[in-house]
Order: sequence, then structure tokens, then C-alpha cells
Amino acid sequence: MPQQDPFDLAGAGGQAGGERVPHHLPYGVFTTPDEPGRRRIGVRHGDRVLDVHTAATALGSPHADILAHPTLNPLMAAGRPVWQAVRSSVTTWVGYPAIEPFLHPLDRVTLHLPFEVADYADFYSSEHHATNVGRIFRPQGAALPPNWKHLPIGYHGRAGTVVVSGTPVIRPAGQRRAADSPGPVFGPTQRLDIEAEVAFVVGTPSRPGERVPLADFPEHVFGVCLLNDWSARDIQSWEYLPLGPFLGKSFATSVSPWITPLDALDAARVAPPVRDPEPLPYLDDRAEPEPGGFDIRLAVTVNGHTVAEPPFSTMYWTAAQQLAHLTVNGATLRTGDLFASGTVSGPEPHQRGCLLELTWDGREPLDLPGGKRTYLEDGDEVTISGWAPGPEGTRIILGEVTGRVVAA
Ligand SMILES: O=C(O)/C=C/C(=O)CC(=O)CC(=O)O
Ligand SMILES: [Ca+2]
Ligand SMILES: [Mg+2]
Repeated sequence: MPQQDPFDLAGAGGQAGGERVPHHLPYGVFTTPDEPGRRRIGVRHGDRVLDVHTAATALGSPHADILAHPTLNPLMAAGRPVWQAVRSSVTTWVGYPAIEPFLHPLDRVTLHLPFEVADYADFYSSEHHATNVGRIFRPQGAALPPNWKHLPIGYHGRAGTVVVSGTPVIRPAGQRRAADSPGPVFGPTQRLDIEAEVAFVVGTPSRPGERVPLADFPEHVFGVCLLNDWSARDIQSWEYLPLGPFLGKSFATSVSPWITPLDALDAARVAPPVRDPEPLPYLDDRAEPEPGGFDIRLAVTVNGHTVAEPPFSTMYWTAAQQLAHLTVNGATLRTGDLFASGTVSGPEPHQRGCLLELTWDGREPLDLPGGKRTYLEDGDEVTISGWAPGPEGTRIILGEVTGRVVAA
């Protein structure tokens, strides 16, 4: 009996010859209790993880070498034709009885950061989020800055503090200044927040001076994961002018352990919102063959209680536009570059992807069963999950990203 893949919920379609055709097949890196020092590439299939290098070797695959590594980077660097060939092979292998010995129960493995992060950039591409944050942080000025509808605003983050889901997040300390206080004080943040985001992982690098046009997005982007851009709002609001977020966001950024291949999200593509004014030609995606948006529905829980359901389809700037912008000055891409969408917030109050917006900077606490919540307390656990439509009425369940706050 083929395993039911919880990433592809049982539903209409997805059947061939009476057996499910696996579709999602996300990549991760795992160890087993017997060999805790040996990190291996795994593909999730149902409630099991396929050791793909061992399977590839046993089956005489020409791709065995590229899978014999403790990270996904060599596979990611190999480029789209190889990604497609490996994905197509794995799709076949998971139906072979011969691979039984190479499948490990998911609850027996430890998952690790699946790739070595090269550079990390974070965008600010939800109009609803940017408008709300503008109103909260800069009540005197216009909600959106004058450049916002002309380019996807972003900042470069700290690649070395990107951690895998499940890693505890230590409450950061820093400078903060209350509005009515003459100077700053130092101490643990009192306004620790989350940001629910979707992130894109670069596989194929680019050369100096080369721009990545919108159409080349699938040639460079290996896959997609969920991301929590933990943010200390008091540190951030005191430090961020004029150069943007710095220590308020650099202490930890969590990613899901499973990387969904970009091709697995074909059925989730949707048209982005209409852009007005029209962007400059390198960002104008109206003539692109594939719509640039993705219909990914996020959910954020705090201590198991759902606090938000942000819709990724409402993002103003798409990931392809973000990548085109990131490289338009000739900056190179490296294998392992990670770029995140920015906080995903929809138009409705329960669709806001951070506590800053959900509680209007603490002025409107959330009523949770465990008590009222403004910002995060020590011991709180936050989980971001998401799903997207798959082929023929199925669902793709993305790997979730979770983290618990520990005292400073
Ligand atoms: O408007 C600001 O000053 C800052 C907003 C952010 O928190 C930056 C950020 O991480 C962007 C995002 O996630 O959308
Ligand atoms: Ca962010
Ligand atoms: Mg961060």
C-alpha cells in the first residue's frame, strides 16, 4: 500500500492506476538516532522520509553524487534540468517496493537546516502590512513611502542567524526608547513579535552584471519555504532611521525544514493584484506567460490558538519581481540565497501577519484562552503553517515553521 502523503491531503484526483501519484515531495535534511552525525538529504513521502542518496545509489541513478551531501546546496546549484530529472526519478521511486529499506518514519528522524544560507534579504511587499505599519510607526506621515509602488522595498538581513523550525528563540536585548522618555534604556525586548512570511530559495547562481528577468525566475529559484522573521519592535523603532532594520530583526529568523520544489506549486499560481501606477519595464509582468502570484493560505498560531490567516495571493509585488529587482543593479545571486516576501497581511483584521498589526502595537490585546496577549511572553510557542492548491483538487501542505520563546 502506498503511504498517504499528508502533504497532499486525500481528495479528488491525484490517482493513477488506482495508486496515488505523489506530487509534493519536498526536500529536507535529516539524521537518524543510530547515526546522529550523518546528515542526509531526505524527500518527505507521507509520514516517512526517503533517504534519496542511498536509494539513488541502490537504483543506479546518475544523480547519486549530487545527493550525497549534508545540505541541499549541490543539488540546488545543479540547475533546473537536474532538479526536474531528480524530481521525476523520485516520483517513480516512491512507488517501488525496493525502496522500503530507505524509508525512515518521520517521527524517528531529526530535521536540520536543509541548506547553507548564502545571503538573506527580506522584502516589504504586502500593501496591507506596509500601510498598517506606516500608520503605527509614522502616524504623522503618509502610510506608504513615495517609492513603495515603484519598487519592492527590502533590506539585507543576517544569513548566519537563519535557523530551522523548532530552534528555541532567545528573547533579544537591546536599546529602546519610550516616546515620552529623554533617552534610551537597555534590556530584554518588551515587544517581541513574529512576521509570517513565504520565502524563496535560490539554486542557480548569476554572474556579475547579469540581471534576472521576470521570465527566468523558475531557472533560478529551487523552492519555497515558510519563514518567521522574529522582530523586536521596541529595538526596531528606535534604531531603524535612516538605514532600516538592524538588531531588531537579526537575532533569529526561522524557516520550515521542508523545501517545496517550485514546480510543485504550478497549480497554485494566481494573478497578483493590479498595479497602479504601472511599474518600470523590468518589473512589468503583465505580458508574462505565468501569473506571478501564489495562492498560499497561511495560518499563525500562538500556543495552539489561531490568531491570523494571512492570504499570500494578496501580495502586491511577486517573488519574480523581487528577484528581478534584487539583481537589476548587477548584484550576483549565489546558491543558497534566501529572499522572503515580507510580512503577509490581507485586507481583513484576522489576516494580519504580525502582532504589531493584530494588536495595533499592543493597544488592542488578543483574547486567547490562556489570557490576553499583546506581544510574546517567554514560553510562548508560535507556529506558521500553510497550504496551496495542488493538481486536480489536491492540497499541498507546506512544512510548518515553529519556535518557542525562551527568556533572555
Ligand atoms: O515600516 C517599517 O519601518 C518597517 C517594517 C518592517 O517591519 C520591515 C520588515 O521586516 C518588512 C516586512 O516583513 O514586510
Ligand atoms: Ca519581515
Ligand atoms: Mg529576522
